Amino acid sequence: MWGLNAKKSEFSTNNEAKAPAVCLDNIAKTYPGKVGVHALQGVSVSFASGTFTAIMGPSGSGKSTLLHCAAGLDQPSSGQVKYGDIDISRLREPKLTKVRRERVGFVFQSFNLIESLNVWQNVLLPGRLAGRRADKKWAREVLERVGLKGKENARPGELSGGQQQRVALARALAAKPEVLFADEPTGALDLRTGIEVLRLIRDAVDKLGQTVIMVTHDASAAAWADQVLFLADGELIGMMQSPTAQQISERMMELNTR
Ligand SMILES: Nc1ncnc2c1ncn2[C@@H]1O[C@H](COP(=O)(O)OP(=O)(O)OP(=O)(O)O)[C@@H](O)[C@H]1O
Repeated sequence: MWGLNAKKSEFSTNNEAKAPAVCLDNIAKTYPGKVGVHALQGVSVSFASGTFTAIMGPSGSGKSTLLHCAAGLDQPSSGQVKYGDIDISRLREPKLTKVRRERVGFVFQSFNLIESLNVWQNVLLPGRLAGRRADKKWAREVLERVGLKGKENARPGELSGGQQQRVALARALAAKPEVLFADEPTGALDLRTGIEVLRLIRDAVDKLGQTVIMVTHDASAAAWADQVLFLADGELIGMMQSPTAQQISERMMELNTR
């Protein structure tokens, strides 16, 4: 069953057939300073393997912080982040990097492409770093589907922002990570390319069984997900399963006027 557990802010995207790929248990994140910022508090959620989850919420509600903590790029101040049996919030380098390389892909707003490598080399890099044999056929298909066929030899600096974002997505998907974290992956794209990118993410979930966790401000992008989680003031305050863009927009309007 999908749904909200009894404890406040404790959500599960599990159904009976699917084990969790990522579990956050009572995560809090406080940024130090004169007045400490409580970016996340009491967040418990598990993301079922082979599902697509969108995370939405007003600006400053903690979406990126949640994504960074879940991806092992930032450490929560308290609480656990588990990938299967591994508690990554307790791992130190180089073990943490190893787990990330083997299991996780990222598409962030800053694309982090390597300028000295061309598009093709950038796309194959994560698999190489993880010591996996490249599936070049899949990498070619991914590049074609994000509309970058013919750009394999270009350097990132020769591409537009939207094209660079698509290289970052192709790079993440080509490595077939178990879990893909995406922060606004369609933010810089025109409508048509954005839809193709979402279709590709959907296929990665439905055909390859990947787990995708995506932060977005766009209700129509979120409507491609299996479920949408809503954050406000650092707390998870709701979940919708298979909502329409209209339903998501209405919920966001409520949150923005809280
Ligand atoms: N490195 C940091 N140092 C101090 N405060 C931070 C830091 N990063 C984020 N914050 C604060 O934590 C809170 C949550 O930020 P976060 O970026 O996670 O929100 P968000 O929902 O992703 O916002 P947006 O939609 O605007 O990108 C905000 O109040 C933000 O100012």
